[in-house]
Parts: sequence; structure tokens; C-alpha cells
Amino acid sequence: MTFNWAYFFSLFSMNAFWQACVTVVELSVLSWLAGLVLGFLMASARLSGPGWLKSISQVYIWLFRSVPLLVLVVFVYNLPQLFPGTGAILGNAFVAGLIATVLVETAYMAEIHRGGLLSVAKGQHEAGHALGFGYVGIQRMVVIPQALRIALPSLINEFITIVKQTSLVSVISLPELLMTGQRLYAENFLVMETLAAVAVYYVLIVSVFSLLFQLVERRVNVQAKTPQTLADEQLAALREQAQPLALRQPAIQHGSPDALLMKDIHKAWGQHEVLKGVELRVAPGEVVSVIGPSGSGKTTLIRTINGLESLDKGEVVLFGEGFIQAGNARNRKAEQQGIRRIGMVFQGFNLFPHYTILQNVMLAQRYHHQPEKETVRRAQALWLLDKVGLLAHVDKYPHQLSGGQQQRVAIARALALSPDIMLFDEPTSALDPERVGEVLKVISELAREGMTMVIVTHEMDFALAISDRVILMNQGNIQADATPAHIRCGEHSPALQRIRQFMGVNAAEVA
Ligand SMILES: Nc1ncnc2c1ncn2[C@@H]1O[C@H](COP(=O)(O)OP(=O)(O)OP(=O)(O)O)[C@@H](O)[C@H]1O
Repeated sequence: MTFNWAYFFSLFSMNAFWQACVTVVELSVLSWLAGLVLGFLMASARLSGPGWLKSISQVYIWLFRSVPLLVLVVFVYNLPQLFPGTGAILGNAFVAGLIATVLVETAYMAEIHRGGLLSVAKGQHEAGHALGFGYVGIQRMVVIPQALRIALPSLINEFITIVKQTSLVSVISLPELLMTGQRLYAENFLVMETLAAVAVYYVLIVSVFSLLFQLVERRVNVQAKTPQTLADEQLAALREQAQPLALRQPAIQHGSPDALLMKDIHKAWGQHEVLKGVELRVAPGEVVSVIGPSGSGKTTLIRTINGLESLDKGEVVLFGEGFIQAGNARNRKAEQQGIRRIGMVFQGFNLFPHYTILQNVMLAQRYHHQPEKETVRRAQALWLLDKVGLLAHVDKYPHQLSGGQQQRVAIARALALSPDIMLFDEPTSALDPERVGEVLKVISELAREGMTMVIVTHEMDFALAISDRVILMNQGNIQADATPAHIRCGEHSPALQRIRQFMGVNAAEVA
């Protein structure tokens, strides 16, 4: 038996096959797009929906991943036998095939999306929260773009699987590629030649889409983007476009309310009481450093200030206005307004990796439309980047910067909404020793400019140099609260002794 090459090649000019290709592409693209969207909703419901929705999505995924597509296709196509009213829709083999494929793909893609969503670090959500973004804003600007990038290779793979699975729909006589071939070889018995041509058509479709997806992947892959440091002339030109952002100067008048007042703050993780009734006042323009042994509750305390941790008891008051109260139903609007007055810098930077550093700085301004004009937002962001010494790196992505540079971008980002208070949670702990100085310099400059700041730090010299007050925490309580002058002076009290001991202030320095 010989392979009939002439017949094989003739199949590529046959209209019926090209028509079948269109059917395969339409069915695949529609199933993939619908599965992509519905799968995302299903994954979101499973991860963060209310309990009943989680259960529904879990059952759905379990069920439709278990049922073979072939069975589902036949089942959906024959549903009109049970429900005659559905005949008008499901009697169409394309529609029945599409519905069955979407039902299965939604379940598969939900799991792919779930993997993507879970891979977005918690710090990314927290950075969005600290910039005053609502749930939808965090999802739209921070989580979904990253989750989709992570899931993209698997989602593309799923598309290829769908293309090949469309052959199963031939079982309900949809004239896709396999069905078209079957009809031909049933008449002429040239099975090998016909199936070889069918295979070539599939390879062709998959190849075209693989190329398209490669372009998409290349476009969204930030790791592959390598914008360079600006040359001096470019930098000078860009500096011309920068416009100062009026950073808030605290109005320090007699009788003006505290910038921050924390009343009887309690927080427990299970049985472990981490904060045991902390009371803290920070006056406008004051710099307060929080020090203490590991596990004493410093980070937990600072995270309760902007609602990153909920309170079990107590209240946070900003400039005399109630901001966060324990137990009350959360007033999200008031909370978000308060959060916008607070900038936060994290130990792990938490920059958004899919945006350039300029976009990182501008993101909060864009979200809050503050200021209104995009040109002004850009000009102010440029000024902030210049202020932290990074204007030359404006188009780079976070992965192209050193840790110290990333932390300085994080400071610029936190300043973009012109906050009244800045919170720093161990801003230099994740840095190489030689990078610590550049970050501390930026913070010191802010202190000189009168910014109200609460800084959790292990840098004792730095705390003594820039703080108005140093607070020692131990086992969830404030053990000592003293000015650097008091710490250095000869006065003796158990609290001062403890703080000196912890800070390693040499007894000889103390008169
Ligand atoms: N999400 C959490 N779940 C359970 N326990 C937690 C959680 N976060 C913090 N803790 C516990 O709370 C205690 C205080 O932690 P916290 O991070 O506030 O300490 P810290 O003083 O900042 O320590 P360090 O200087 O090491 O960062 C620790 O015992 C820690 O294990």
C-alpha cells in the first residue's frame, strides 16, 4: 500500500477543511475566553468569597474536573430530550459543544487562576492597602496583573489543549476537522492520507496561536525589559519637568491635637497576647522610634496604626478624629480616608514588580485622582524620585534596582499622597550593611523637614540621632519612653536604665 501524496496535498485546497479550521478556532477561542473569565471568578470565589460561595465553587471544580468532556458533550447535546425547551439552543452542535467545553474549562482554569492568585505575595496586598486602595483597586491594579502573568504559561497551555479537544465534539456531528476527515475517508478509504492532513491542520492552528501567545508573553514579561540608567543630559532634561510636591508641614500650635493617639491597644494571636494595652501619643512633627527585643510586638503595633492588623480592643485617633476602633463595624470609607493620611514603608519594600518605578510612585495618585491632572502627577512623581536620588532610574523596574534603591523608591511612593504621618517598619533590616546608610539619610532628611514619623528600628545610633522620643517595647508593653537627651543624661530611673542597656549606651557616656 502506498501513500497517495497527490491526494494528501489536494486536501489543503479543500474548502470544507478550511471551514472546519474556522470552526475549531472559533470554538477554541470562545471556550478559552469564557473559561478564562468564569474560571477567574470561580477562583476568586473559592479564595475570598463567603463560606457558601466557597463551597459552591469547590463542588463545581470537583464535579467538572471529574466528568470527561466527551460524556459532557453528549449529555449537553441530548438535554433537550429531558428539557424540550432547550432544544432551540442545544440542538445546535456548535452551541452544545461550546457549553460543554466552557463548563469543563471553567473548572480547570479556576485552578490555574487560583495558583496565580496565591502566588501574589501578601506584602503586595498590604502595600495596596497602605496606599488607601479598596479591595477592587488592589485586585485590579496589583493582584490580577501579577496573577495573570504568573498563570499565563499554564493558560496558554490550556488553549492548546482546548484546540485538540475540539475533535471530541465530532461525536455530536459538528463538522470540525476530525469529522470532516472522517466523512471523507468513509467514502474513499484513504484513512492515512486524510488523518495526516487533519493532523497538519491542527499543527498549523496550534503553531499560529503559539506564535501569537509568544508575542503576548514577551510583551508582558517585565524581566525581559531592561531600561537603562539615564545619561546626564537626559537626566537634566527630566529634572526640568519635575514639580515639587508640597509635603505637609505639621501645624504645631498650642493645644493642637496629637497627630497620633493610640488608646489601650490590645492584640492577640490566639492565646498569645502580643499587645497588652499600649498607650502612645505622637505630636505633630515628632519623630518616635520604637525599639525592643525580637517578638516584643513592635511590628504588630505599627501595623495596627493603619489597619493592617485589626484591634481586639482600643482605638486609634488621628489628629483628634476617630480613625480605627476595635469591635465596631468597620467604616471602610472613613478608614480609607485616614489611611491616605498615613504613608507606610515596609521592611521588604513591597514595590509592585510589574510597574516601573515611576509608575510605582504615581499609582496612588492615579487611583485617588490626587492631583487631578496626569501631567502634574507625573511631574510630582519625578520630583519625589529626584528627592530620593533615583531620577536617573525612572523607567527601570524594581528587579533592576538594589535593595537600598528599592527602599528609597518605596519611601517616594509612600510620600506621593503627601501624608501627615510616615510609618517605617524596620526599613533597613532587609538591606546589605553598605546600603543602610543611603536609606537612613533619606529618612533623616524627612525628619529635618518636620515630617511626623513612627519608626520601628534596630539601628540604635540612628534612633538616638533623629528621634524626639525613643520607645522601648517589651512583651507587648511600652517599658520606657524617653528623649535621646534623657537617655544620654545622668538621670537614673529603672526605665532609663533598661533603655540604655538595650541600646548599648555606654555607661561612661552617661554623666
Ligand atoms: N500573623 C501572625 N500570626 C500569629 N502570630 C503572629 C503574627 N504576627 C506576629 N505574631 C507574633 O506576635 C509576636 C510579635 O511579633 P512582632 O512581629 O510584632 O514582633 P517584633 O517586635 O516586631 O519582632 P522583630 O523585631 O523580630 O520583628 C511574635 O511572637 C510573633 O510570632
